Amino acid sequence: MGTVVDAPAVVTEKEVVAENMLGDKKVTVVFVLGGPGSGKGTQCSNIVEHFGFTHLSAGDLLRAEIKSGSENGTMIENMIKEGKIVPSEVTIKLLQQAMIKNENDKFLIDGFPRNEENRAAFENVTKISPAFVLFFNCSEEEMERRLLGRNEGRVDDNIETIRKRFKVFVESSLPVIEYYDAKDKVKKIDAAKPIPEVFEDVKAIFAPYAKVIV
Ligand SMILES: Nc1ncnc2c1ncn2[C@@H]1O[C@H](COP(=O)(O)OP(=O)(O)O)[C@@H](O)[C@H]1O
Ligand SMILES: Nc1ccn([C@@H]2O[C@H](COP(=O)(O)OP(=O)(O)O)[C@@H](O)[C@H]2O)c(=O)n1
Ligand SMILES: [Mg+2]
Repeated sequence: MGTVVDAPAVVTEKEVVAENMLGDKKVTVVFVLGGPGSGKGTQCSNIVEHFGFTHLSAGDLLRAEIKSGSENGTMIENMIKEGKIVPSEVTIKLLQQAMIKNENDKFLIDGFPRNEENRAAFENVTKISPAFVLFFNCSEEEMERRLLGRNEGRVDDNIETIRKRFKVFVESSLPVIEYYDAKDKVKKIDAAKPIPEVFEDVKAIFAPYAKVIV
């Protein structure tokens, strides 16, 4: 009888996926969450200007995908009209492509993850965890007023779809915020205040990421 020798534990390079690596760059990701109309897009523009992040809005990427005539276009359009959340493989692919294409290593991911499926799939596929989660807290009454006045010609900014989006936010998106809160990763902002005042609070959070001016 021959001797049984344990096979050496071989770990191939493929099996080692380092955290927060995107190809050969290490990325910083901040998730920007909050109800529809809480001011995510508005504040992201300010953060880009002052702190050198790249803004990736999941909703904007999905709307661009519809416009591009992609095979998923009709499905995405129907989901958006109904205020439903598009399957994560579609959204994650768009986010990943956008991050790879961009030379920056600091990203604001706005409006994602919007449900547990989004969150778990992003973690599994990309191995990226957020540095923190910025949460814009605002009453439905105020968000409704803002959405009805947004005037961007969006198919989902009508009262019927807005009500559906609020329901999805409470049922599916708030649990994601609670998940990160339990990990002490949520930075909650009072988003009901005027835009400049909200940005003062945002600035305090992003101060460690200030661009170094030489
Ligand atoms: N703090 C604020 N006070 C009043 N109106 C705001 C505020 N922040 C954003 N808005 C307006 O509300 C609407 C929704 O803002 P937006 O940034 O698109 O929100 P979100 O991306 O969270 O849906 C826009 O018309 C925007 O100009
Ligand atoms: N992670 C995401 C983000 C948006 N969406 C869809 O896109 C719609 C608009 O998202 P958005 O982030 O642009 O909306 P706002 O919160 O900015 O008003 C959502 O209501 C969903 O139908 C999605 O399916 N999955
Ligand atoms: Mg938005």
